[in-house]
Amino acid sequence: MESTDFPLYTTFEKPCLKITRGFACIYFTGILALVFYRISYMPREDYFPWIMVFAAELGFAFIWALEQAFRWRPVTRYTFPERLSERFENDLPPVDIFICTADPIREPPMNVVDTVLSTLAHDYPTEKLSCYVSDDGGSALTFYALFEASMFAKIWVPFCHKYFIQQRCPDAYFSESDAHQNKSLLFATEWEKLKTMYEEMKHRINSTVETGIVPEAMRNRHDGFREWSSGITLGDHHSIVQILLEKGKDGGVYFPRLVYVSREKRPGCPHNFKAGALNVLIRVSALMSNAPFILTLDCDMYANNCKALREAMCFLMDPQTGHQFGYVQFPQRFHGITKYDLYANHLKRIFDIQGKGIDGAEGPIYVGTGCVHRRDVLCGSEPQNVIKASIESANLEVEKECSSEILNKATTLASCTYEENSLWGKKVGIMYGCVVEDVLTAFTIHCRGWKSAYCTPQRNAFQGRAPLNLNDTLIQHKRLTAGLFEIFVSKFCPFVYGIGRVSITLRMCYGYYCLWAMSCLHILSYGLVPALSTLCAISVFPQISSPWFLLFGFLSLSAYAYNIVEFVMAGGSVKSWWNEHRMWAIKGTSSYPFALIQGLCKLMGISEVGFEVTSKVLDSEAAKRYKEEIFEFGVASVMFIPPATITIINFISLLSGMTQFVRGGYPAVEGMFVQLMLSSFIVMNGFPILEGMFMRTDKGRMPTSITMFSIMVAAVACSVALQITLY
Ligand SMILES: O=c1ccn([C@@H]2O[C@H](COP(=O)(O)OP(=O)(O)O[C@H]3O[C@H](CO)[C@@H](O)[C@H](O)[C@H]3O)[C@@H](O)[C@H]2O)c(=O)[nH]1
Ligand SMILES: [Mn+2]
Repeated sequence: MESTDFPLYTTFEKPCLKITRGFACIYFTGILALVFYRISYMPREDYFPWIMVFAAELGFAFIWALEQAFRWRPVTRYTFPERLSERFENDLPPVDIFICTADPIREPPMNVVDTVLSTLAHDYPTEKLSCYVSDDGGSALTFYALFEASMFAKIWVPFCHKYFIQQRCPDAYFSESDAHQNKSLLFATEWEKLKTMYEEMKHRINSTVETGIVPEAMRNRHDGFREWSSGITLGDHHSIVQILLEKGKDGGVYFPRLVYVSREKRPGCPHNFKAGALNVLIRVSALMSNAPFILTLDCDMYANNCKALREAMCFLMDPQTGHQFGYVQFPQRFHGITKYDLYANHLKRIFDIQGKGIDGAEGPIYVGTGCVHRRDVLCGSEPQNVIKASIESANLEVEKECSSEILNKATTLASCTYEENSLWGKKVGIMYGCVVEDVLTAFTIHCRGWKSAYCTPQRNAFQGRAPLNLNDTLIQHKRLTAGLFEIFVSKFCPFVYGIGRVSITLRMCYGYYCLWAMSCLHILSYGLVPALSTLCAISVFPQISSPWFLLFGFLSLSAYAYNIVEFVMAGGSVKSWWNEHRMWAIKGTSSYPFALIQGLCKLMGISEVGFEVTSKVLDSEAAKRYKEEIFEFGVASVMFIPPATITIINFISLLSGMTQFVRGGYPAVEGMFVQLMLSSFIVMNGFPILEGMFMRTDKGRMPTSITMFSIMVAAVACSVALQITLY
């Protein structure tokens, strides 16, 4: 093999596949035995709870079966960036970077600035980078912050290149305590100067955001501020495209281009949330730089590894197989999360376990951020037949300076009528009609025959912020789940769409996620029915003395053991698994059912599913509790009611079990043993909820209204159950 033909990456299958597949077979036999038991031992009387529990078990079994798709062939990939440099250093392709922001309050402009700077300073030929920021908030504050960033970039970018800085997000870099130690005097002086400049800029931006008004003196420094002279409101404004940093050569250094885009918004004109924003950027960038590759980032995700783009190119430019990859996805990584990850926001299962599993099929799902696409792929092309975007101007000369004529054209491309009667959002660009535009887009890309690659460099490529309290986490997952449900009930439902075009494994993986909303049915049923049955002295599980008891023991314990081992092998701890499990239960009884209701409402045309932007800020007391890993309830959110109610009901059923034991001795509870175990487990796992309701006094405790309401619902549920059995 010529050295130029060496692959730029390799793929390893996870070892022990025989063991995991063998276990799956045994477990499957166990499930069949359970079905046999449930059917043949169905009671004559009081069979309703039995059927409910059976149905729930079938639900769990189905999800389990889908989950095997992730376990079938997990792979890990390694890249060779040195080979890439050797072969392609001078031919690295241009990349357009898209950054989305939507709200200067929930998404502080300073975060956007850090994200932008971290990418402008990327270790990649500077003249090949262009960065486009989409501001759906249409905010002068964000524009101002970016204007500051553009000036700071002129010093920051050369500094990073000159000293080969690894951490190119200034905020993260300057908080590294040892960055300037043991370095030359020259470096130390420059470092000091830059740090001061950065702190001053940060102070200016934050105080401007606080007052909400950009100072007159600043507004005179860039023509772009004039766009805001005619009173702009969030949902009603013209399109704004402004160039903040021109790609020119400045004192021997090239700068990447930085462009601010705020698309037109008009009342009554659907803007399709983030998908709409990205499609505008696809068009505007086609006009200005038209790079063949596009990196999408959220404003809360900075580049943590300055070689991330090179890592991605190792797949996309691989001489043998590169042409088949439509995109390269990096796992979403988060910083600032507490040690045991109280709210399971690392999404470890998704990104460290399932991500590798799906990579063994056609490849990972696009998750909206930290992903490098081929432009052609986003423009609807197929691997065999790469078509150009349907933008008349795409063939404009690329390197030319952005004249006012180009800017004018760009504002037209960002207008809200541009997409009327076009294929945008249907065949071209990011797909519309679903709040998880990313998953839907990924699925259609896979179905067009593209593969994708999962790139997991040692040093996290991109790092972002996760929600910092329970309510935000639940709302975020509600949106995600509702979006996935939208896919499930659309024509792109993975159980019916793409047959013959993608592997069954891949469709199972997508199907697994799309069923999150539905899975609340069996989670709720398992959380409620056995507990209520205990209360009514009805047994829905075998007695300890029965051999069938062993079957239940095997099915539950081995599934848990498998889960824990998988989690720990992916680098988690047992305690964070326990937290993850709790969050699974809470989401399953809160985010999922609410998402299901929302999804059904949309189906019936009652209401739309909205994109609620998650907040990335926290007050100081709450921040303290967060650090101590104490659950944050605080707000009176309906999201808390179902998990709180279920925990209370299980607690009551435990008490009732104990009373029955005291009154009737062991025989009275013999048939209830599994139910009591299950209830104890639910109460143990949900203990922070009970604590929040009955034992805490701080501001983060469960609001009294929610506690009262949950107690009421629990009381009603218990008495209804008792009434039914009495008659
Ligand atoms: O109308 C909108 C709404 C949102 N956004 C941007 O979308 C991004 C994601 O929003 P965020 O509130 O941070 O949601 P997350 O729950 O963090 O988003 C996850 O889920 C989304 C939907 O699947 C993906 O698009 C994201 O990349 C992924 O991080 C942010 O940069 C927003 O600025 C817009 O540009 N316009
Ligand atoms: Mn986010």
